[in-house]
Amino acid sequence: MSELMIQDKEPVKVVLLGLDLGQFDADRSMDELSALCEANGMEAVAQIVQRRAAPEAGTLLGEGKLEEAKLYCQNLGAEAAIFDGELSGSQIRNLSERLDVEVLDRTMLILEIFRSRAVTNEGKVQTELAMLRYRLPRLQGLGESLSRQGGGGGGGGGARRGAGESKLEYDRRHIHRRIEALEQKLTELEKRRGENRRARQKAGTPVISLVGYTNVGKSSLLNALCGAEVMEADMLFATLDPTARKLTLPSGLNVIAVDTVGFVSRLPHKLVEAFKSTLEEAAYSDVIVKVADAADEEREAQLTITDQVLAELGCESIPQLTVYNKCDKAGATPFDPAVILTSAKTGQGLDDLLAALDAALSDRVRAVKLVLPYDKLGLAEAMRSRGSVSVEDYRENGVYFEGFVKSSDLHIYLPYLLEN
Ligand SMILES: Nc1nc2c(ncn2[C@@H]2O[C@H](COP(=O)(O)OP(=O)(O)OP(=O)(O)O)[C@@H](O)[C@H]2O)c(=O)[nH]1
Ligand SMILES: [Mg+2]
Repeated sequence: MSELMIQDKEPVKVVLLGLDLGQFDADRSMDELSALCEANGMEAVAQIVQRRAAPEAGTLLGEGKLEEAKLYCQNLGAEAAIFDGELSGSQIRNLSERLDVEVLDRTMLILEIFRSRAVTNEGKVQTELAMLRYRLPRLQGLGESLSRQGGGGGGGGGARRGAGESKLEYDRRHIHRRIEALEQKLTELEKRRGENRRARQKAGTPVISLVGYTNVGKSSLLNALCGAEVMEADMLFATLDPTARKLTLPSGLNVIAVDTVGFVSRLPHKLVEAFKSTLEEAAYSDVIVKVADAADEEREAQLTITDQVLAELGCESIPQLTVYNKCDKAGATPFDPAVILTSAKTGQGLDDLLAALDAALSDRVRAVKLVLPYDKLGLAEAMRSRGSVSVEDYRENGVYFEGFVKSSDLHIYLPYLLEN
């Protein structure tokens, strides 16, 4: 990976390059690119956006803009230029030749953030894999781009190269082998995670998952709801691995709340693919909470992206709630009354969200009051593990329980129910 992306140093100065073909909001995209740089320990010292009807062959940007960009790089001491989009190997080479600095693209930044933030084994393997797969077809351009940095980077370990094998061939072979090893490891890890999930399903505890665009406050909400710590940071992609936490709803029902990795606009499709497994948790949950930033004018557009990804994961039939978080920041904009307004910061609306979760789960679980005869106390254990118990009272004819059971388990308890 690039030497430029080392986190705990002075921020590396970079110049941002954009091409506005009128297909999306280029200004917003550049702001996001700038935030991506910051999250990568880089500082964007200049932005150059060219509006054109069509990209320039080979370099995307026209001659004049490239000249301008080169001057910026030289005068501001930038070590790299970052293009707001995907570049091919030859485009990387052409641009780095013209600008005389290392050239990276938006996807590489996102991948690097993913890689450096991944916590679990699976997250680490997935992110490295996605990065290698992205780099492989661009190796030549990247190699030449890196060598612009005064021969740094590279890191192929020339000594182990076979006779007559070029550095490029060596790197390719090495990456292919690494990819194979990682794929194998990932398969094993996925199998294990599937087993964990099945164990959780068997335990019967309902699962809710928080999904949405990056930085909308999913982790903060989870912290506010569960009162413990999940990493939260004003940085894109603070969460890269689903984090499961226990949450007790006002009804007394225990659920598992799962935090997921945030989406980003124009996330290349194959990236969504690569990180699906972290989002797959959503596909196995009983309720999905879609979180958006109340203060962000793009919130509806972001929710549309969220819906698309959820649809791709086959989540349409799962009950969903929509939450506008950060309502402490928002102006009095009109909104759909079905939307729940929350603030993880002030605590506003958290009760509404909890109540809505209870309501959404009410058809999956049933509140029960029952008396189990002393010879049926084994069922109490099942009730504790598969549902939840809020009141337990030892009486003459058995033990009185109040709590919840899964609707699908209700038949087991029917003979002992006191009321419905
Ligand atoms: N004003 C305000 N800020 C909030 C609120 N909730 C979260 N934030 C801030 O928003 C930033 C992002 O919060 P996170 O909880 O990390 O966001 P996330 O959705 O988990 O982001 P990813 O993990 O990147 O997907 C942090 O700086 C939070 O302090 C809120 O209700 N009000
Ligand atoms: Mg998070």
